[in-house]
Amino acid sequence: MSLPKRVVLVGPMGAGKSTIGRMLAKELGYQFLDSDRIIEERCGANIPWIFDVEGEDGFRQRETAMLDELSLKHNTVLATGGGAIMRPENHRLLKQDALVVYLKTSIDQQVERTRKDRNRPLLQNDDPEAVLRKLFAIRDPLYTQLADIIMHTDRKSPRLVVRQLVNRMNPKTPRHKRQIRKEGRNHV
Ligand SMILES: Nc1ncnc2c1ncn2[C@@H]1O[C@H](COP(=O)(O)OP(=O)(O)OP(=O)(O)O)[C@@H](O)[C@H]1O
Ligand SMILES: O=C(O)C1=C[C@@H](O)[C@@H](O)[C@H](O)C1
Ligand SMILES: [Mg+2]
Repeated sequence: MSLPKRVVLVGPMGAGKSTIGRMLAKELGYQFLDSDRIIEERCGANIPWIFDVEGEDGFRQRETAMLDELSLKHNTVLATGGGAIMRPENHRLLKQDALVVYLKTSIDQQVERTRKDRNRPLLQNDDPEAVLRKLFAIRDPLYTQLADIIMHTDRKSPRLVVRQLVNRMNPKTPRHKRQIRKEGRNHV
């Protein structure tokens, strides 16, 4: 099986899209793109500031424009924001030429992994767990519907998730042969 032109990671806050995306890109020899970070760079402001000044709707407009631009970039691994699946018009942009991977993660793990981070405006309130639970109820069916692969991440290190993903993309190739392919010798 040949590699997909793009790998697009979807899933809730704390699923590990950014962490795993960076490692997976390295493993595949692809460019890593993180839509949240690129939006921040372009805007010259962080996500909490964008939410404060432009509201969530302003952020979602920027996000759709970013997903449109990034949908054209091949040989990339894209870490999306947790809410990228919320606008129906984004679905085509996420799926274009892509293998879509849903990093499925329990609420407990989402809470644990986002606990100390202040960069997620939707969770800056008294009961982030209740918010994550509510978002999961709405979003889990959308992530599931879009996904080509559903990868569970609980009780797995990021390294193990990456290894399992690479195996799912190319199940018959032993690791040492994948390494040779990565190095450019395709006659294994
Ligand atoms: N499989 C894992 N096991 C343990 N910790 C993890 C795992 N994946 C990610 N983490 C940790 O969880 C935290 C959140 O991960 P990350 O920022 O990659 O999530 P995200 O899906 O990109 O979230 P967001 O949607 O908010 O951008 C990080 O501190 C990361 O190190
Ligand atoms: O789940 C969400 O709606 C969000 C997740 C983050 O990745 C950011 O895109 C932003 O904080 C909103
Ligand atoms: Mg992220």
